[in-house]
Amino acid sequence: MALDRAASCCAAPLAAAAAHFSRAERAAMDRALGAAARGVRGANPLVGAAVLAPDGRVAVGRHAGAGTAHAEVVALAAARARGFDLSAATLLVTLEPCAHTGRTGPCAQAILDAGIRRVVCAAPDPTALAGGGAQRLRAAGAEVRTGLRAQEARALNARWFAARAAGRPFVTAKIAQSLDGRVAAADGTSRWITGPESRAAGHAIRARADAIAVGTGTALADNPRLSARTPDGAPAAHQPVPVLIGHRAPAPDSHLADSARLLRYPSRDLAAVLADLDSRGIGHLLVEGGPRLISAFLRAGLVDELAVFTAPVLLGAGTPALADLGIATLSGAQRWTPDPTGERLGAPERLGADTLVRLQPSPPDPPRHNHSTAPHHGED
Ligand SMILES: NC(=O)C1=CN([C@@H]2O[C@H](COP(=O)(O)OP(=O)(O)OC[C@H]3O[C@@H](n4cnc5c(N)ncnc54)[C@H](OP(=O)(O)O)[C@@H]3O)[C@@H](O)[C@H]2O)C=CC1
Ligand SMILES: Nc1c(N[C@@H]2O[C@H](COP(=O)(O)O)[C@@H](O)[C@H]2O)[nH]c(=O)[nH]c1=O
Repeated sequence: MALDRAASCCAAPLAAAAAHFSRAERAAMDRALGAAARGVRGANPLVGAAVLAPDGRVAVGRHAGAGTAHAEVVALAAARARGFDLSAATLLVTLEPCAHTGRTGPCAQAILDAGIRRVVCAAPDPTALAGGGAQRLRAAGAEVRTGLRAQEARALNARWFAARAAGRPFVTAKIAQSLDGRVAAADGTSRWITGPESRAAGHAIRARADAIAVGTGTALADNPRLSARTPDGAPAAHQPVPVLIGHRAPAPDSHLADSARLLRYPSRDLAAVLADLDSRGIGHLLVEGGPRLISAFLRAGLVDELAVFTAPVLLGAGTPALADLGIATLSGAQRWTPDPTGERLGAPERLGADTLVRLQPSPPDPPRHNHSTAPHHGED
């Protein structure tokens, strides 16, 4: 329903507004997209904004993660700090400004309050909660054009949009493996395969996730705390909700059994688990393992981001990082591609002796056409 509403609100202006973007507006939107790409994935989409002054100067901002100021607000503050005349400026944003009050206020109102009269947004916001910003701006008399770099903006958040449309959290799966793809040695020992820098990066993901899930196999083997901690062991400011999935009960007196916040799902129905987490306001779920639970998520196409930490450690035997994915032949392989976002724009990260690769599902192959008659959805 939400998608229909947003699509109908923005589809017509998209077509009507085609080809009415100046070179300076295109360049400013590219800078907004570049800023968005350097954000962090999670409960919120990646969003960037740029304020284009009449003299051609550009002030850029991006959303730095859940709970922080939205991109428009950051860009407006940067423009104010540089003395831009906002009443004569154009705001370009990669996603339709929100119209709701969440952890921060509605951006559509912040834009109006700043005196901005002209807005260009790349992609509509398909979420029921946040959508409607373009309408609100127009109703207040602002000029709103949409569709500039729409494809790029949609591609940037394709998995996030898909998760929202399905009514489930954005799912990150984390694997900490040896060079030969094992997550535990033959005797079950697994602490630690990866080094301290990797583990600190893993805790940074925990600290921005709303919830962190393991299967009962991991709970029983590892007695994990599932807390987010700084490198010196202190608790991080934000703690994810621990989640346990599977029929078996955690051991009495284990960390998870003792946790008052534990959400326990004696189930293997991952879609139902995710729907319930969504209903509890969990926007970003980190699945830490183990292999059977992550593999079930992968088989169901429910992983939006894979964070794979690989240590230069050989085990030769032990627990493989993944269980059966139901793939019988190479043509059925799941293909993943580096996520070209974040501070390193998709480059692998060296963490001490380890390597971190962040991946997203490869988009399906485009349908083959005999003639190039596919309609062009670009802005010009
Ligand atoms: N290095 C690393 O990154 C990590 C390593 N590990 C290691 O992995 C090992 C444990 O792995 P593993 O045994 O695979 O444990 P898992 O944590 O994957 O738990 C498996 C259990 O998950 C439950 N489950 C819930 N939903 C599903 C589903 N849809 N499909 C299948 N199972 C589901 C089942 O529980 P039930 O039978 O109760 O219904 C199943 O037995 C340990 O040695 C641990 O140290 C674990 C995490 C991370
Ligand atoms: N072995 C292994 C990891 N294992 C993960 O960490 C969990 C323990 O969490 P906690 O009790 O909160 O410290 C464990 O159950 C498993 O999910 N993580 C890594 O970054 N590197 C590693 O080598």
